[in-house]
Amino acid sequence: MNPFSKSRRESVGALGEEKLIAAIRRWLGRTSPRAPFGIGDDCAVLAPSRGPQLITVDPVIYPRHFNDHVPPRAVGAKLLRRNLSDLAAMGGRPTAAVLALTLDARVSRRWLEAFYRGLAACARLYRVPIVGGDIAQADGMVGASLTLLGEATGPRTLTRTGARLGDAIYVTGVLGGSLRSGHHYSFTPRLKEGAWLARRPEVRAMMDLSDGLAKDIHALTPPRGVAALEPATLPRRSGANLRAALTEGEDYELVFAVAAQADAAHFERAWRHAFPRTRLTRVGRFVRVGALPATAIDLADYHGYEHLR
Ligand SMILES: Nc1ncnc2c1ncn2[C@@H]1O[C@H](COP(=O)(O)OP(=O)(O)OP(=O)(O)O)[C@@H](O)[C@H]1O
Ligand SMILES: Cc1ncc(C[n+]2csc(CCOP(=O)(O)O)c2C)c(N)n1
Ligand SMILES: [Mg+2]
Repeated sequence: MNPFSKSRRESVGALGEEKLIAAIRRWLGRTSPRAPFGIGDDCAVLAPSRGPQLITVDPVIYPRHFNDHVPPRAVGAKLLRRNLSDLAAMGGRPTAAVLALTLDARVSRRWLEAFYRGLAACARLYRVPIVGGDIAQADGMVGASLTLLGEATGPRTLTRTGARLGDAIYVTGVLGGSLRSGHHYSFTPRLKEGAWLARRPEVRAMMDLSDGLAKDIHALTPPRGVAALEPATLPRRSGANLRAALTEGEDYELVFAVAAQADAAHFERAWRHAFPRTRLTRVGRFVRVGALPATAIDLADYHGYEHLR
């Protein structure tokens, strides 16, 4: 569905900011607590947290992250899922979210209602209260940015730093073909898997894959190291070739390093027991710069997704 309305009556401009906020409260229903704990005051008031908090922000912008082929309900769900994927990458769980809308006055009310109903359904599923937001007008824009707050699920928050030379590289799920298959809006963020991995001492570092493994893996690579990815092992979505799996992005899978000394067979058995339906693949290891095996992928030949280029 196209987010712009042909009829002025059906546009958000005919409603105005105040009535739109009242409508948004209705659309969100129980996912929005009462003020001052939810929508309605200058800030939302949150309960003190038990431990360290996590915070992340990501938008969906037309036509960068969705187009007319993506149902508006799915756009709302994608916005929350993208942020949940970042929380999953550190072994966290969500606690609250705020959402900033940037809209052209010609945006369709029907489109926006479906967007919010999709977001609300996803927020109920993952128990994320939507505690506030903002509306600003910008000609030609249809965008929403969600800030997600969370907390660690256990004693450890996994970061991108900590992998060492020799460590094995694992990915969850399959890669590539996200846009073509609709995975980019229908995926399930790996929250359970991320929480489980953060409790495993042999897992040294982790991140989620949004811009393509070829680009994102650099953030996990230890100093003086390089990722030796074995092309035959890469788990590809059906129809995706090696380049697609490495560069297309929006996989929203987890990539992580397992200590070289760890018992890999034991770790993989424990994974299969915990997540019998989530594919786990060892795709290579970190080696010293200059020691890349002849069979490994030369990452200089592949580029992931980069904004502003
Ligand atoms: N405009 C900005 N201002 C401040 N920090 C930023 C900005 N953009 C990105 N960062 C920070 O840079 C780091 C890397 O950001 P990046 O967006 O690449 O993360 P990512 O998880 O790979 O992306 P995404 O979740 O959007 O796919 C993060 O710590 C992020 O908070
Ligand atoms: C209509 C349309 N065109 C292209 C794409 C592909 N795409 C958009 S953003 C992105 C990288 C991650 O974004 P970010 O870095 O903002 O997290 C990718 C792979 C899409 N989903 N929809
Ligand atoms: Mg991320």
